Amino acid sequence: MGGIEFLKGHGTQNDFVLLPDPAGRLDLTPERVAALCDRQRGLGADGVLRVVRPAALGVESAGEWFMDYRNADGSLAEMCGNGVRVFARYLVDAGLVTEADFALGTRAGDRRVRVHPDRSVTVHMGAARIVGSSVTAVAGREFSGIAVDVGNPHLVSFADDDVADLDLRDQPAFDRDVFPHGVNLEFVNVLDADALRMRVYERGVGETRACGTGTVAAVAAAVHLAGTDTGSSTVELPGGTVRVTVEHGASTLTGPAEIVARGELDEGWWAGAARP
Ligand SMILES: N[C@H](CCC[C@H](N)C(=O)O)C(=O)O
Repeated sequence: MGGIEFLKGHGTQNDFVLLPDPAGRLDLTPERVAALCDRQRGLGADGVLRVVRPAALGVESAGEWFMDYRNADGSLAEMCGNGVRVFARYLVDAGLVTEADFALGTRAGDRRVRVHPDRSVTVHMGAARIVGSSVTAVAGREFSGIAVDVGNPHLVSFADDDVADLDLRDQPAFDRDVFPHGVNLEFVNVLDADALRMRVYERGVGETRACGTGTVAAVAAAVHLAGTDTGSSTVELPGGTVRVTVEHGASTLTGPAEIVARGELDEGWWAGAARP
């Protein structure tokens, strides 16, 4: 068997290793995902996107391809908004899809994407549901947040002072009774009626430079606070800027998607990475 092909890509500097694996043959253990994402002993990434046929995983999808997303710690997540943009960019560049507008499968269900001529991508992200409220604490400072379900769990906290000053080196505290499977934590400044600034501490990763589902959660929470259920906003992140629209039961995320490199994993490294 030839070497194991990989690609490296990012969406607003939320970076991923892509593994083309149509038949789902790779034994993608949590240990191998964590090793691939390790920025010293592996390639380094916030997550892994396995490119696989839905049938190979035994799942139904209107799309020909399924995004098998894993967090950097090896854990599964239902959905990854920046990842879908990079995944769609890869499928078009590799000639694996011929349309610019197509559906693909994710653990949160099918998502439609449109790859634009300027190489940006729009993802139809589905409903962003306000599901309650809770609290979090960063370096001992408490925030109250709005819980939003974007297929994966989020807690969006609005801050008055600049979120750039928050110390997000450690996992902020959160209520495990409210979020038994963990939660992605967004910290947001409102810049204008249609502009937010955000930082994020991601479940299964840590602080990332961007989180696509997190930007949808942040705009949905801002729109909810404004007393309505439709709106749109740019969201400025450390890794770049995206545009989000939300309406009742639907949302879209538009932003850049880059493929950085392609290569082959060393067979010996891959074999050794399976072990904890
Ligand atoms: N860490 C997230 C998954 C990745 C989300 C993020 N990278 C995005 O772009 O949406 C979770 O465990 O739900």
